[in-house]
Amino acid sequence: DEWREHGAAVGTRTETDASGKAHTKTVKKGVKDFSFGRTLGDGSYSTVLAATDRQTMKEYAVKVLDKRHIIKEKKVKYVNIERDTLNRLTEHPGIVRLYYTFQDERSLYFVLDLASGGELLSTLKKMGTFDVECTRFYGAQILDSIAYMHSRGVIHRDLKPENVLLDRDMHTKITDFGTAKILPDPKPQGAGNDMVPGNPTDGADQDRANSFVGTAEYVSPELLQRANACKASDLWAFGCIIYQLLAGRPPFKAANEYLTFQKILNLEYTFPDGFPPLARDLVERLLVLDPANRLPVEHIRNHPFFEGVQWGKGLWRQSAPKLR
Ligand SMILES: O=C(O)C[C@H](Cc1nc2cc(Cl)cc(Cl)c2[nH]1)c1ccc(Cl)cc1
Repeated sequence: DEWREHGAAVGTRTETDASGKAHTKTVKKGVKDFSFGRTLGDGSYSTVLAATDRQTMKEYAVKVLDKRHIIKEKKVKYVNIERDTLNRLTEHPGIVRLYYTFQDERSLYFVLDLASGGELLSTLKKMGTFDVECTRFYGAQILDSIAYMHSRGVIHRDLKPENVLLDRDMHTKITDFGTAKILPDPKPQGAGNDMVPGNPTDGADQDRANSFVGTAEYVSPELLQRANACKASDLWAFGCIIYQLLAGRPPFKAANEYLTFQKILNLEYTFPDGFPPLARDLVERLLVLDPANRLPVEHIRNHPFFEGVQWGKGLWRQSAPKLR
């Protein structure tokens, strides 16, 4: 009988004392409840290990962060943002699910979905490029997850093929919410491009919102011009991802970050010969400098490139197309 409370699922255990009286204790999962296996990945602030829950034998990915390092590098805020964001995004198949968080004297632990298919980027590198059918399927799943995130007032701010994982059925799971932005309530309606209002009190937060930019190749022009992230910033990155799946490389890539930023601000990119025309039209409506003029989610869903896609539950039940 487990229940979820603030993202930390707690269990209860009943013990009987010497006189045979039963005592029910509420226990939080801890390191001892898991047997750790191979390292799945190493980040600058975390290591992700495969782990099995000793009681249920279920497999998870456990992200372990060193407390001292987190504090020294002033990343405490990011860790708590990641936990709070993941606790908000619990009802969607396209988002990595957070089951438990706990800590011991040295580390912090996120117990997450195990996405055994690895990163979408690795699969793309193996294939070179995706065909239209695969791009449509993976693009639709990523868009569906972005729509859900935005409906829950979360902007990811660092969407890229490395942050799209694949599960055992080759379905997508978006991860890495440490740099996400949670929009202030009231719960935002629909897929508007509301800019993130910065009020004077959250100066530090405001500053953080400005100081953070995502990964060079996917960062939107507004973020480079020190505006705030907005939902449309994720749709810019989505446009870059669609382009990259079909072309095998991102639209804006130069010898260094500064030159990449210049290309973005000058909208300096071209389509390779043979780039599918419907996909080209969609990308051209997303890679727009003014975030207010970018295609919003609902219009992307209805774009001809996604003609025939079954949105909603069907999208997540169907089997992934064969990568060829
Ligand atoms: O148990 C919870 O959910 C709340 C704690 C909050 C929390 N305790 C912390 C201690 C340190 Cl040293 C650093 C951070 Cl970022 C800390 N965040 C926590 C524990 C683990 C993780 Cl991964 C996130 C937050």
